[in-house]
Amino acid sequence: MTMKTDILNRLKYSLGKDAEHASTYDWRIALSLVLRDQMVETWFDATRETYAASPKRVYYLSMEFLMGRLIEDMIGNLQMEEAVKAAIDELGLDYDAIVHDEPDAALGNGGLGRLAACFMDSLATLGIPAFGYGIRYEHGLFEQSFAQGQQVEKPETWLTQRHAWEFERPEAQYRIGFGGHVDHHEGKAYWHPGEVVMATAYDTPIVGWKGAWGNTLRLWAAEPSKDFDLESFNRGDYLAAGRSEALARTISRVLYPDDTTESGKELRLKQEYFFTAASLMDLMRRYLQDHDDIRALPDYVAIQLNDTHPAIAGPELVRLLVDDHGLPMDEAMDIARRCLAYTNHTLLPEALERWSEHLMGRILPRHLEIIRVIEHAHQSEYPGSPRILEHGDVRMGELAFIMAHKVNGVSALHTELVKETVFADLHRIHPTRIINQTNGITPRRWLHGCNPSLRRLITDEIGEGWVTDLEQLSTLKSKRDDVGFIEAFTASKRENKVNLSNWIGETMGITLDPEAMFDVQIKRIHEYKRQLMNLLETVALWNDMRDTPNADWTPRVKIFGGKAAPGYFVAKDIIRLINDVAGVINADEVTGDKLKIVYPPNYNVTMAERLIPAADLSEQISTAGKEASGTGNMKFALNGALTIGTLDGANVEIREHVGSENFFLFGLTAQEVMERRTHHGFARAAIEASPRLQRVLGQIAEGRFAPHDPSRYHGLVGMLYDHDYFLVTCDFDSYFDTQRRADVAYRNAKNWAAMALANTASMGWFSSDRTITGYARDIWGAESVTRPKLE
Ligand SMILES: CCc1ccc([C@H](C)CC(=O)N[C@@H]2O[C@H](CO)[C@@H](O)[C@H](O)[C@H]2O)cc1
Repeated sequence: MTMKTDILNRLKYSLGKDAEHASTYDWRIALSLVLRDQMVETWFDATRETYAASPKRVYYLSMEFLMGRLIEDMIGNLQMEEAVKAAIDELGLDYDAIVHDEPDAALGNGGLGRLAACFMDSLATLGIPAFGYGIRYEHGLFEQSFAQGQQVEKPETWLTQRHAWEFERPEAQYRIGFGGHVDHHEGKAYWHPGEVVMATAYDTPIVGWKGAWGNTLRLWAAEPSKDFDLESFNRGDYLAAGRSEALARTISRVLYPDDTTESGKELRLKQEYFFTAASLMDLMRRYLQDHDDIRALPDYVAIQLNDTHPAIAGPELVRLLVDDHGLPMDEAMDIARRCLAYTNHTLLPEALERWSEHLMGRILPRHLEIIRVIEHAHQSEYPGSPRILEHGDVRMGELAFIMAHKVNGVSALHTELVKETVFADLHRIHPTRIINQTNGITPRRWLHGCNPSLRRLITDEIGEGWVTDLEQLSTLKSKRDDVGFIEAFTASKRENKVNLSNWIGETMGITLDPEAMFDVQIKRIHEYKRQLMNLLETVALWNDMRDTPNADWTPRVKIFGGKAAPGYFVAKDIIRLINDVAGVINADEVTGDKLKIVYPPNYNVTMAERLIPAADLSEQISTAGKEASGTGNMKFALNGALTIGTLDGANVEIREHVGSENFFLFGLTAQEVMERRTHHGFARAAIEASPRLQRVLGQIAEGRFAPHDPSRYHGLVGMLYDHDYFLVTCDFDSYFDTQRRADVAYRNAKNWAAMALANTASMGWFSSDRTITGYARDIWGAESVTRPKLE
């Protein structure tokens, strides 16, 4: 049976459509179902092999999985691109339209969620038996649009259409309790929840490269525990009839859109407990299928907590071991600790979760009891050590740390800062517990998938081994003086820039010059990521261009992308300012095509796949010490963009790998940042010392970019003068000068291409395969069931 016939059969028998009446959506679903059929074989084989080998399994618990679109990933990993494109051609259809008809699975905010998705691809490609556990949100991250330059949020609706990749698992259903009270009889505790919801599993197969192995992403949906309230209905009280159902479904209704500030909302805590408890019950059931000694659990189960969001897993696992399996408390705590490990992704104080004891006691009374026991045990063993319970709060970072056998940071610099700041005291008590695992990205999506022209060039040159052994890219270093190769490399970038220019033209009606330097900053909008500093530099450049329009300027396109948390008003102000400045500069005849600002709304994984291959310059300009790692930085460098950045997060390691001569470094170091903050009035001093910055701030403050509302940005500018916590003022001049260095470098196309190639060729280490190999070796003690023993 050919691919074409398979698709037509699925169209007919699964969608009840014939080719004549089929929509793009129908064709896309039909194709997806055909691909899913292929995956199921691999998936079943892997599951069977796992049960046969009974190896250690990895369980990755995350509130977020930012998967994006899956169709091209499946086509790539199953090596079916040619066959699919041929069938689509034969059917006279548009491949690009079909694969882009799939909505992003936007079940995440940013870095943390996307990292989890990259990890799932690497776990499957490395053949490590693993489950990803999360929540099947009905609504993922909100859809962003702009109204008069201001961000507007609309509910995301990925599930209003058929989700082709998932399998509902009604047999995997668990009762999740909340509230109620705890009785104690003869030393045993009995929790009587006041409310119960059902957690139902939905499985998405995750197949690795070449379909060598398949793992499962199991997402939980909340459903009512009791049936429809017919009585109320018959009484005509329809709202009451639907109340318990609506309440239950609320738990998996929507992703919280905050990515740095903990909400402290009761529903968020219920979401965290809901998926964590369902996941632990599920993995425990699976374990007890093959094993009857609960004490051996740590030999077969490794649980990774993706930040503190699933940290309730510590007390929950102890509860299951003590209340359900009758183990003594201290033994239960020890077994739990040997299963659990915790990854910290941020140092921002406002992002460290703390739940009020009151709320915890009301929602999870038994868990609060157990947290007190954990606290008491740790205090008695280490008197004076940091407390979990403090000022009426339950500190989830301390709980996760104390209940984990390993804690890791996500870049070398971040891990050092974790040891020196947030967990300094606990580090002193447990000096070997904190280790580093620098983040990585999957080269399948972030090179093979999103950059076909570069993929082809590399594969033609060195074969396809790089896809699963990215360090092989380093052999390309020898090509820096190969004129032919450099030309092809440059042509690939240009092709991507032309494609992007066409897309921007079609979607935003803005014409871009592919010759210009494409300077891209795409990430969540946050003050520490300093999109504002990028914009101030842009206005300063604009001023200089207007002052001397006939000078030999390097044309530049500034591309911004990113969402602000709905309640983060400073970030929303920054978005508005970017759009207001874009409106003025893009209409300016004096600077014309020399400078353009583009801010496409609704930045997501699919847009990143469009923008990154077309970038010349990657903006990684966070205040040093604030960006735990960054992963966008890795994606840009892998796709041949040069980085302008600070010594922050993984920028430090990227610069070490690509060479300082191939990286535009600027700004204060993390140490210098801390030191500069001690200087009173450091911002005013910096502004006084920079006429260029003064001029720009003056223009913004007087309403140059909002003539109808001149005081619109008084707050934002005032904040820079008086509360420049992220030192935009102090790094501005060095940032501006470094941008001018980039201008000059870009004019030497041959040399720029050589530097870009050095980046691509040096990014092998930043594959998430290397990262996962590190977790498996240093934290989980897990092995691949298929591939040879991991090095
Ligand atoms: C409680 C609200 C909340 C939600 C999400 C988060 C995440 C930890 C924020 C996040 O995505 N952090 C990013 O994680 C990436 C993956 O490790 C890093 O590369 C980024 O530097 C870090 O900002 C914090 C607080």
